[in-house]
Amino acid sequence: MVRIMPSLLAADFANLQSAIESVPGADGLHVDVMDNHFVPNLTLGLPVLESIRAATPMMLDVHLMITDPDRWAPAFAEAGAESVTFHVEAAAAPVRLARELRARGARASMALKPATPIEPYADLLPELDMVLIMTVEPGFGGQKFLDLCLPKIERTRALLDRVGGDVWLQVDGGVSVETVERCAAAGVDSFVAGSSVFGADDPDVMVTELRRLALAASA
Ligand SMILES: O=C(CO)[C@H](O)[C@H](O)COP(=O)(O)O
Ligand SMILES: [Fe+2]
Repeated sequence: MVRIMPSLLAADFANLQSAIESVPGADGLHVDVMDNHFVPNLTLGLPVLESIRAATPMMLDVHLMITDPDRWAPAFAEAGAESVTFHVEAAAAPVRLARELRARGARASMALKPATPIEPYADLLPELDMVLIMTVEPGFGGQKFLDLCLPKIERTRALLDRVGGDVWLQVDGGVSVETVERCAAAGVDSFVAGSSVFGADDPDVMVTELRRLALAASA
């Protein structure tokens, strides 16, 4: 199973509706929330997420790059996001937070920056529905994929296989036709792609192409 989730960060924020409609074949829409504290960039918050929710039945995959996810993440679940990702570097109580997200009907997901190891968080995995391994430093779209993240992706895949269940493994940052196969071969099943999708002549064709390459390369 492979999921392709275009990141609206690379879309025209004045034309989100048409961006959403340009990727009908996607498995979900990735929404990047940045607070200019956890990362040096500012994007959108709850009101915009609520408008996106009202505009589409597609799965909403919210990626919170904010300093206080313990306080804010549950509200994104209540606003109708099917998946809410918090950064473990920012969460004060990740187990409690994951349980609060699940209690609100959302998938609970934990993100790691490129230099954050997975091993200290291995015991948290049964509390989660997805692990997001950042393959760029969070904050901006259009950055170059960091190959140094691949060993961590492989180690995370091995840990998830040991835990069992249906915990998704996602990558975000620099995912394109150049890099998607390496990620799939390392065990990734969920791919965020911003500039490669919305920078393509036909975003939906790119979604199909990324899925084809990932499926072919999946272990
Ligand atoms: O979380 C993010 C940045 O922090 C974005 O989701 C990510 O960068 C997607 O953009 P691109 O595919 O262009 O790298
Ligand atoms: Fe993201």
